[in-house]
Amino acid sequence: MFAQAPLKSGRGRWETVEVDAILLARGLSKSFRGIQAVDGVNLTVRRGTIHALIGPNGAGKTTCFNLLTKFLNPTKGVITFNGHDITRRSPADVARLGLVRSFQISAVFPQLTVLENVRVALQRKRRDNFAFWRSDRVLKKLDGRAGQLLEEVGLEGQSSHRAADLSYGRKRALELATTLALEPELLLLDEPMAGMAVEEIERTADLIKRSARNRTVLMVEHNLSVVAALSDEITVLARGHVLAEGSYATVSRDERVIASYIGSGHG
Ligand SMILES: Nc1ncnc2c1ncn2[C@@H]1O[C@H](COP(=O)(O)OP(=O)(O)OP(=O)(O)O)[C@@H](O)[C@H]1O
Repeated sequence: MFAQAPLKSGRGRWETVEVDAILLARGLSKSFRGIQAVDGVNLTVRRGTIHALIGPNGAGKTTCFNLLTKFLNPTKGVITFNGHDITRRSPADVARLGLVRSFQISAVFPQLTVLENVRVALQRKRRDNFAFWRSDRVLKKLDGRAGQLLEEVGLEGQSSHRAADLSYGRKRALELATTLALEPELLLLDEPMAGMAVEEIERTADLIKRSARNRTVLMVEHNLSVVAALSDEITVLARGHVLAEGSYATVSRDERVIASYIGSGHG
């Protein structure tokens, strides 16, 4: 599928191009009182891929991610999602369009059970979230879909457990299920492996791979073995700029990428 997207040509003119892209950023910039955190970033996320945003500390990954998920407004630049200009849209607006962020903002209610959490998320999708405590009958109808989602994230055996009693890794799996309940076309993951024990990392990586089967994933991730194992495409940022792009094999051999990681003390 192709999307219409505005693209600024080398001569500074805006043109409309046809690319197989779900998300495009052009000339994306953000400064914080004189600090240029993101500076003229062009990003093309191809539909159906797992795309990772990496780079040494302070490279601008988080800022870029916050711009793309609309948690921050850019100083300059344009973002399009499926051909819609979302540069000035709210996070809730873009979530309705199908661009949903997980692992940080997803609402997981600790006192509710795993199943109840997913039901509430499904209710949110239906936009009748304030009715969830009223009609048990309506909620039961959602159980079929909730069951599928729990199976997708490997929580089918824990549906009656309280969310608060889950391990950290399983809580994140639940967060993912509540995010998938919103039916994202583009799933944005902010450091999905952060704080995970080694044995949870592999399981979560599998989960992401499974979740990516019928959607597109864009993630910021520090764990380079996970990035290598999961990503089809990688964008390396350094000092707010795009330093390199391509497969893991390509970017990991790039001299500038190696130098930027060594220079930052990442090794
Ligand atoms: N709210 C802010 N106010 C001022 N400066 C900021 C703000 N957010 C980020 N910066 C600066 O912008 C630059 C990029 O930061 P950012 O957090 O986006 O990088 P990062 O690649 O995510 O880094 P890390 O890997 O360490 O999380 C840094 O110099 C940072 O200090």
